[in-house]
Amino acid sequence: MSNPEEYDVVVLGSGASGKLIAWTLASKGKRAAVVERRYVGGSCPNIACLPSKNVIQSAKVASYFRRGAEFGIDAGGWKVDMGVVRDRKRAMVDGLIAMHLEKYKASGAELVMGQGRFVAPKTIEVDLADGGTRTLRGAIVVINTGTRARIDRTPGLAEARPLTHVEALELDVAPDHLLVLGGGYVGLELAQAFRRFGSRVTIVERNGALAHREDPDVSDGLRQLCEDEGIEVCTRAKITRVEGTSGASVKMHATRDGSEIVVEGTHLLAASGRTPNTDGVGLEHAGVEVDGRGFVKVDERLRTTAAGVWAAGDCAGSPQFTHIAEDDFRVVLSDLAGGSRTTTGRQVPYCLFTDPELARIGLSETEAKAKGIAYRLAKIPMTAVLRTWTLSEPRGFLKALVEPDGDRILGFTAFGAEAGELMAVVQVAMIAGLPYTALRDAILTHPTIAEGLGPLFAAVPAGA
Ligand SMILES: Cc1cc2nc3c(=O)[nH]c(=O)nc-3n(C[C@H](O)[C@H](O)[C@H](O)COP(=O)(O)OP(=O)(O)OC[C@H]3O[C@@H](n4cnc5c(N)ncnc54)[C@H](O)[C@@H]3O)c2cc1C
Ligand SMILES: NC(=O)c1ccc[n+]([C@@H]2O[C@H](COP(=O)([O-])OP(=O)(O)OC[C@H]3O[C@@H](n4cnc5c(N)ncnc54)[C@H](O)[C@@H]3O)[C@@H](O)[C@H]2O)c1
Repeated sequence: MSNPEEYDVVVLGSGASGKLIAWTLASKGKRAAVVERRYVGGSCPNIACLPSKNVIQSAKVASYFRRGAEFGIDAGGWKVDMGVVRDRKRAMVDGLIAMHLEKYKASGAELVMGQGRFVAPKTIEVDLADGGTRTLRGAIVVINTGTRARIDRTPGLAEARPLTHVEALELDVAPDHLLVLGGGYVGLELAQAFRRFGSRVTIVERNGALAHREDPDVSDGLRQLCEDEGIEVCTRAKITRVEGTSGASVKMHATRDGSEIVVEGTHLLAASGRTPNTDGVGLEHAGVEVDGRGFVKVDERLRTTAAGVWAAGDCAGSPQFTHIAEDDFRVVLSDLAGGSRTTTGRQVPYCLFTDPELARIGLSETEAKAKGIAYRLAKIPMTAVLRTWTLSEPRGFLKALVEPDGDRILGFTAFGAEAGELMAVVQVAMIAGLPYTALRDAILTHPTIAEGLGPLFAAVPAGA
């Protein structure tokens, strides 16, 4: 090991948490370095959240063209040009990278491009992207290496060279028939997008429902949405083997309710969960332990088993969302400053960017029942929100769980137009500890989607 260069803080992986830690400490005069093998700014701006939402927006435009006649617009002989879809996304990513590089410059944090791995406690050797090696030692080290698409051991799956979100977002031709392995977040968002670009799409999911952790009315609504858009949905499918190669011809063999089935397509997208990027990074040389699934073991302040080493974001087993990885940054920063912020009991809002969106914060009915928590339920169809009539977007519903013997909001789910934006209104009320009656009685602008919170909370049954 060459003589290490000494830093106040070294971050391995430039994801949502790590870059914020480095920028913040560097701008306070600390010597900070971030080691990144490929993606300046991590997954979110390069290959995950933002590029997928960019491509999903193109798909939404395609859906409007398809529905043109309904709105009185004759779109004529329109067609999708996936090359331009991709170029629009690439241009956005380039802009985001430039924005990140500017932040590094402004803060004084150093970005070291290369593959890093621990060679000793708090010491990381980097195989530099442009050749050579460097060894960096941090008084503080933060591991922020993220996750990658899981390719499980199903016979033939790896050999089929499935697309992941990374390659799918780079396609310049829509697949003839895309098979989507997994009916969760990545699967649902990209299935709908590619269907709208003109692909035949089949989702194959092992559970009995799409987005199976959600309440049954949510999963059913998502299934109906898929079916209405012409996406084939095959649930309860236990995949036994895969044959062929994605990009040419692929067959997935599965058993379903005791019968053998075969699903055949031209491309395969692996969207069946994530594997933490904690293998091959020398954690064993640093005293950093991982759990049975490979996530770094951390406490509620994101401290690892090694003194002076924190882990944050997806690789630390935090809920896999960018806003949570960003909150992990606040937890680590607080711990460094002797503060009390922890991950315990924090809010985890999320939004599935199907069209319409599914957004949720707090308890679902399923979770409340499993935990034995009593609640009052209010539920209204999106058609009760008059704005949806102007948009011709009647699909979905709003529901809220309120405590039975008080007025606190326990949970909120929106499946419908602008669900993600609407959820933030309820979230703020929950943060402020407002009674649900404050939203019920608020004067909300007509006709907005948020106006629907009035009828929703008016539908809360009388308390005990
Ligand atoms: C298709 C898709 C869409 C998504 N959409 C959303 C969304 O809309 N909203 C949302 O909140 N979340 C979304 N997510 C989840 C979100 O992207 C992740 O939760 C988030 O990016 C995790 O951030 P992180 O900081 O943990 O890691 P990452 O952002 O993944 O950063 C880790 C970085 O570490 C680098 N790295 C790894 N190992 C090494 C090494 N040995 N040496 C050097 N560098 C290394 C990687 O290259 C990577 O850049 C989506 C995920 C996917 C896959
Ligand atoms: N809008 C967003 O915020 C957003 C978007 C995309 C991803 N993400 C994050 O990324 C994470 C990973 O997304 P994901 O879609 O890869 O995982 P996921 O956990 O959301 O869904 C994976 C699905 O694949 C199924 N599955 C797994 N193995 C299977 C098999 N062998 N056969 C059939 N089905 C199988 C699972 O039952 C599950 O339904 C999400 O959990 C989420 O936290 C967030």
